[in-house]
Amino acid sequence: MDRIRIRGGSTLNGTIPISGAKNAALPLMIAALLTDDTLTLENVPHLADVEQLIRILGNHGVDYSVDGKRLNQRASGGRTIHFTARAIVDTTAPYDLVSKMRASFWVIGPLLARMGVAKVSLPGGCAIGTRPVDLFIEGLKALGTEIDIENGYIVAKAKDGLIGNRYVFPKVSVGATHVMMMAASLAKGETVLENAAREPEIVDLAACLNAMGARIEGAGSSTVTIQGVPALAGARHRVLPDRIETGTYAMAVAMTGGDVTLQGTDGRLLDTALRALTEAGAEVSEAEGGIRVRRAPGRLNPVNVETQPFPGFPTDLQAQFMALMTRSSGVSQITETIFENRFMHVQELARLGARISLSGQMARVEGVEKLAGADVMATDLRASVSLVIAALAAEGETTVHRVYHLDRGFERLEEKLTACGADVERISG
Ligand SMILES: CC(=O)N[C@H]1[C@@H](OP(=O)(O)OP(=O)(O)OC[C@H]2O[C@@H](n3ccc(=O)[nH]c3=O)[C@H](O)[C@@H]2O)O[C@H](CO)[C@@H](O)[C@@H]1O
Ligand SMILES: C=C(OP(=O)(O)O)C(=O)O
Repeated sequence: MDRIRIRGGSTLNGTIPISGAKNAALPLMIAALLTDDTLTLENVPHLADVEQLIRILGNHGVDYSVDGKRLNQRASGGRTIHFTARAIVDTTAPYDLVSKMRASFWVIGPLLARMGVAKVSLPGGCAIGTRPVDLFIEGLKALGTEIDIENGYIVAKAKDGLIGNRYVFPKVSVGATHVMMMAASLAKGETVLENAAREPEIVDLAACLNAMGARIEGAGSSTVTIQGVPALAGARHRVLPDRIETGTYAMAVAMTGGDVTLQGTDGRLLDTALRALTEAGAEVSEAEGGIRVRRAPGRLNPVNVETQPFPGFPTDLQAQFMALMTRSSGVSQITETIFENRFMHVQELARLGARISLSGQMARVEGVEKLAGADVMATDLRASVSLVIAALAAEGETTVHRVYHLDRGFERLEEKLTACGADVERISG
């Protein structure tokens, strides 16, 4: 199993290219199931989750090519991939594929919309909470689907096709909003989704679906209206920049001090997080084609944050911000409101010398003078990168174990950090 070894103490200086967003690429790839034509996606990141989804889509009959080549080569970021689902050969998404990644469950929407039937294993994904699928079930039922749960599978049938309806999400869900938009695009009549998620990845999916011939309005607001169409066509779409990767590297610079330009991203995708960073003492400014983050060495200001659906502070940056606050000059409070078990990084940060106490969904982080290197274990995707951020500022050497979590969502992390002066190396095996 690969590990990452980090010798802390260097500042970060230079340029980091930001990849296409994992959380946009995954639903966009799934949208390829909605048409027998080719969907071409540009700026697709090279990540374990993307490769896994390619396998899952292949099981349903989706063929792909990467700029004319197959995928089994070490490709760098920004790939263009063509996906074609000429025919759906299997409407079952089996346990062994779906259990590895939460987003793969989302194939339920397109399979049902195109084929009138889908059998999808209950999903897996990061162990950050119970992560039920009740909103998907209720939402798809509202579109006329019959749903049974059999032996760990959701069996969904809409024999006469999906029928548009009004559905009010009782809770904001990114995944359920993606699925309902995809399903409703091929339903008969109008669907109105209320209390929809407003994340930039929702807007990106809606733009791609519209380019394929869908009629979606309001994506990015809490009311999304979809006029169903009989069929969708192919399209070409560029995956939006990864706002979580952007925020992660911005926090790494704030942690170590230095001056880094994050290239190919857009600060408007993560306003709230960048505001928190500025409050903490980093200087964030627009740069040609990206953003620039600077910080003079020294302690950070303590800042309280609470995770919220977009446009609030993203839960996917909570662990990284906590790592940053371990070096503040006071006490900060970090409240997690989205997932009930997303504090697995706390005990690992403690191995590096962090002082954090938990009370329910709130972490109290008392900044310390110094962190010291240690062996630590990645427990989930964003938790693992929070350990990297802490290790960059720790004295001595840190080894992060189980970095397969990291590979799900960070493309060429060692390379990007090393290019800016960090001492980071991957140890294979
Ligand atoms: C691949 C991807 O894009 N993953 C992101 C997506 O996950 P994901 O789409 O799984 O997250 P959701 O927005 O659905 O989850 C938000 C909350 O709603 C709950 N819920 C969700 C569905 C449901 O049927 N019932 C229910 O109770 C969840 O348990 C959670 O407490 O949004 C999360 C919240 O921004 C991010 O942390 C993930 O990185
Ligand atoms: C939690 C995440 O991913 P997933 O929803 O795929 O588990 C994430 O991207 O931080």
